[in-house]
Amino acid sequence: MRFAHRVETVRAAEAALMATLPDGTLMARAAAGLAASCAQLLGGLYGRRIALLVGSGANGGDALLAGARLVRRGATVKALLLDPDRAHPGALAALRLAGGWIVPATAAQLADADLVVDGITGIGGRGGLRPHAAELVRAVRAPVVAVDVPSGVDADTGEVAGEAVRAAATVTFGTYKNGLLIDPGHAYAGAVRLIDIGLGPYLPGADLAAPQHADVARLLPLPTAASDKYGRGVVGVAAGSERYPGAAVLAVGGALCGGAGAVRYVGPAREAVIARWPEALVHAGAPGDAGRVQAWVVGPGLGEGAEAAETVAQVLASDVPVLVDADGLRYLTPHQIAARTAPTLITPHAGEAARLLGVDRAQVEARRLSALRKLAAAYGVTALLKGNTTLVSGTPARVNPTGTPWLATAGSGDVLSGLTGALLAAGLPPTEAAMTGAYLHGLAGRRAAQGGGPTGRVGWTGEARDTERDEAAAARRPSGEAYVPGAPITAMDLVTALGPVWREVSASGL
Ligand SMILES: NC(=O)C1=CN([C@@H]2O[C@H](COP(=O)(O)OP(=O)(O)OC[C@H]3O[C@@H](n4cnc5c(N)ncnc54)[C@H](O)[C@@H]3O)[C@@H](O)[C@H]2O)[C@@H](O)CC1
Ligand SMILES: Nc1ncnc2c1ncn2[C@@H]1O[C@H](COP(=O)(O)OP(=O)(O)O)[C@@H](O)[C@H]1O
Ligand SMILES: [K+]
Repeated sequence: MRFAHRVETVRAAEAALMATLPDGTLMARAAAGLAASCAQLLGGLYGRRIALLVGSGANGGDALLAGARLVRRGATVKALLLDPDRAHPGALAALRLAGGWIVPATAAQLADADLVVDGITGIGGRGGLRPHAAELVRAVRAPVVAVDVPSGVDADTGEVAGEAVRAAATVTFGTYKNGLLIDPGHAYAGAVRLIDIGLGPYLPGADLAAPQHADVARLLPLPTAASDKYGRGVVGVAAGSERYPGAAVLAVGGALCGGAGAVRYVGPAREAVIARWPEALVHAGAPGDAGRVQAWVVGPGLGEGAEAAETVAQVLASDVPVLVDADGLRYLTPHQIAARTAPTLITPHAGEAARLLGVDRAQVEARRLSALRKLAAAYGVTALLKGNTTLVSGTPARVNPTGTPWLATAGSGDVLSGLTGALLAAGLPPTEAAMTGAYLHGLAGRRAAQGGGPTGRVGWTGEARDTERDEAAAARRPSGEAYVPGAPITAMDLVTALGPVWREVSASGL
């Protein structure tokens, strides 16, 4: 797992650690990690030109102190002070002593830089960039390394209110910050590198966690010699309609290729389902009399109307875990859920989440973690909020690091529903099933698209969406090599990719 903490937690841990150390130790550790990362990104320092954007807090201090190290290793470093009277005095003196330049904070000073270090604000930043900083940032042409957090990104929420720095990479200290892992902030951070400054023993449980291969491998339900199809999990799928038969085919496919022992399909798309998946068990009646299942998926392509509402009501009346998606979300009430004895998982995208919360879609997209928590609390469910960084409620909340924007294709969510339903049927608790489903779904997208996305980042910054494996692979690439953009995929490609992805992840846990 990659764990992230809130700013107030980081500050408390930092205070506790600092009380045990000589003054300046933490900033020196942070600056050493930052300087080493800049050197690696540039592939050498001698004769390279580095510009520092320096704000009035300790974030600017980190940049100045790293600058001093970079000068000593042969780089030409100039500092642009946004607030000259308040720049960190000790760090400023260190840069001067090493031979760095203090220059006027004008756009012209950035023209010849090979690398720009963003030390404007870190965890103390409030709101977007102020006008002078925004003007300088707009003039930057070189790759940017953000110190701790890209300036203008809210470290706790990932919200970007106004303009913010778009970094090729972010070097963060002590622990990840929520805003580096959640969109929109995540998209501004580039590849994120964590520098250990000794905060670990002082940090309590995380606020947010991003799973990695090994975490997901531990959760994958592998069959044993004693397994039969019922023991592995039977998924009920109540999906599709005359109008949207394809959603049923995709959800059943996601469940079958996502590890279900068997799938019972209920609904009007029986012919289409059987034509594509002869192994499915189809039922002509209502969900209530379909026979025993270990989990239900209800909603994809269900359509609107009294029949759809009745289907959702019958599924929710069952005593097994239920995943509600898409059209099923129209018929959900907190009252129905309160009467349930088994877990309920909902999987809205931002538009559906906005409707459930009675707010604008833009509000959900700006503050995704807060929307997720409100959904879970208001409906008494586990919530998965889809998007470029899919979130799952729990303690800690989870954020999915895999995926590609190519996943934004019709029917892709139906596959996720079936896949996650299979994991629920196998007995995974809802938070783990949702996190595992999103992780495998994202990897399937990448595999099918044969690339991560149209991001074109450089050097160890590699992919837009990093797992530890991605970062290790990107670090081995020569600096400047752009990331593979990939190609369009269909939802059925995702279904086909689930088997190979499952194999890759489970093998990594052996
Ligand atoms: N907390 C920790 O564990 C450590 C913190 N360190 C560094 O210290 C940083 C936090 O330092 P500070 O608390 O001094 O805070 P920051 O340096 O993040 O920012 C505070 C300053 O920025 C100004 N400011 C706030 N919003 C602004 C905006 N939108 N535009 C322009 N200026 C704005 C404030 O007036 C204040 O002077 C961290 O992000 C990190 O870089 C490291 O040195 C090492 C350890
Ligand atoms: N820009 C994006 N980048 C990465 N993943 C995305 C993006 N947009 C959508 N996705 C993913 O694609 C899937 C789309 O699901 P959904 O919105 O329900 O579509 P549909 O109803 O067409 O199946 C979700 O898993 C979501 O997380
Ligand atoms: K910064």
